[in-house]
Amino acid sequence: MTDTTITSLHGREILDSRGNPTVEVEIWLACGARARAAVPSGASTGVHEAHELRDGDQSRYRGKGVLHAVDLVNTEIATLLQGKDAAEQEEIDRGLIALDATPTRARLGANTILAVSMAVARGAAAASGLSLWRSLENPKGRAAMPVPMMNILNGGVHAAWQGADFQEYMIVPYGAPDFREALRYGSETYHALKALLAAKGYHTGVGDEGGFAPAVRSNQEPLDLIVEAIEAAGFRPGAEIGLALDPASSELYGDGEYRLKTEGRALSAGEMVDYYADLAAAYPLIVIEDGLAEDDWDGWRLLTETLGDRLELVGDDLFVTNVERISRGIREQAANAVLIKPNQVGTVTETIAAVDLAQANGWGAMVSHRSGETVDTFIADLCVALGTGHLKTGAPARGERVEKYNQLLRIEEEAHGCLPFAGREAFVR
Ligand SMILES: O=C(O)[C@@H](CO)OP(=O)(O)O
Ligand SMILES: [Mg+2]
Repeated sequence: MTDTTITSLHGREILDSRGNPTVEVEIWLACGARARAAVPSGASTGVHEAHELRDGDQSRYRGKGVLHAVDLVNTEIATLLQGKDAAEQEEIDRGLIALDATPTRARLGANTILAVSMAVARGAAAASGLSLWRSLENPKGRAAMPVPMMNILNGGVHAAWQGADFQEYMIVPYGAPDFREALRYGSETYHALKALLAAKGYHTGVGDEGGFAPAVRSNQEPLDLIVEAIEAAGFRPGAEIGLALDPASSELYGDGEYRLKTEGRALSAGEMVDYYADLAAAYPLIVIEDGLAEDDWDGWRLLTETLGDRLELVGDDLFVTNVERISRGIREQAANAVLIKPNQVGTVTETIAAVDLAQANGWGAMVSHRSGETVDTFIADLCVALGTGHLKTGAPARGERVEKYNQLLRIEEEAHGCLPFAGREAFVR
């Protein structure tokens, strides 16, 4: 038997893709296995997310930033985990949650806990000689290659509010025969979009997630540009490549209305639903994430009633990967899919529980990166293992985004054609 006892743990501060400090953790096991994990951080964070220990934090934990997180790993958490079995992920995660002892992970920080939890999962995989996705699959038999949701045009806070109010315009190559081809469809469309923007006199600088950030004049214009780019790249909009939106509308919301600065108007929830219905009628839209704000439950119910039979409606800020909020959403039929971000909740075990809950209720589960990323590829293995069918991890450009897609290429190769490609069926309708 391989000895998976944890012998030591080491935390360090590294930089994320925005140049901000973040947490990395390294782990050593008695059998000699060694593993490492690093955590990302969002910019359009939901108010209900678990608490992170970040630099510049304004809360009562102010001043307790990433160096404090690192210190916690190297002292309290190392003491807790030394001698524990890395193969017992749930027990370890329970121990971390108990050590934190706050409802929002405010004392240890969800980022601190997640880096440790992910390092433990990787350590256990390394000890068993299995790839991470196989080790996480823990023979449930649901593994599948995801459809990549590539964010090729950035707006909102990810583009310093210089263009579209909507934060993310994604292409979804669900008509490809496999993941490798899906990635090719996406990257060829990305290059076609760059050429098209340049030809129209737009600048081709990129936002936080690698998508272009042109100073468009409406939130609809990017959809026209992308459809044109898909055709210019030789693909069929709708048949081979669909579209997805993340307006990140909590960022647009205030005093009961949604402010579309680019269009110079403010809409009620009902008017936003009508706007989305018009877009869904005019474009091959398949997914809308965070179409309404994080506490606009009435708006969400109306959105789901109106478009839930045609589109996947994904709650990100609404659910924050939290099983209690997801359960409410299921009860109230407020959406039909959940965005899954491990750092919104803090441990691998809780992340898997959120996916299980969504899947058990026939809901979609869409694993996602954060806008501030590292080259860590944990989420690529996670979405394959859980068979979530789709992964959103930015543009097919910029190292920290591409590395996740490249990891999926490696997984597809390793599986020798044994993993089904999720395709269009992955999208709940
Ligand atoms: O809103 C989102 O879905 C994410 C990731 O794309 O952005 P952030 O990490 O800034 O919250
Ligand atoms: Mg979002």
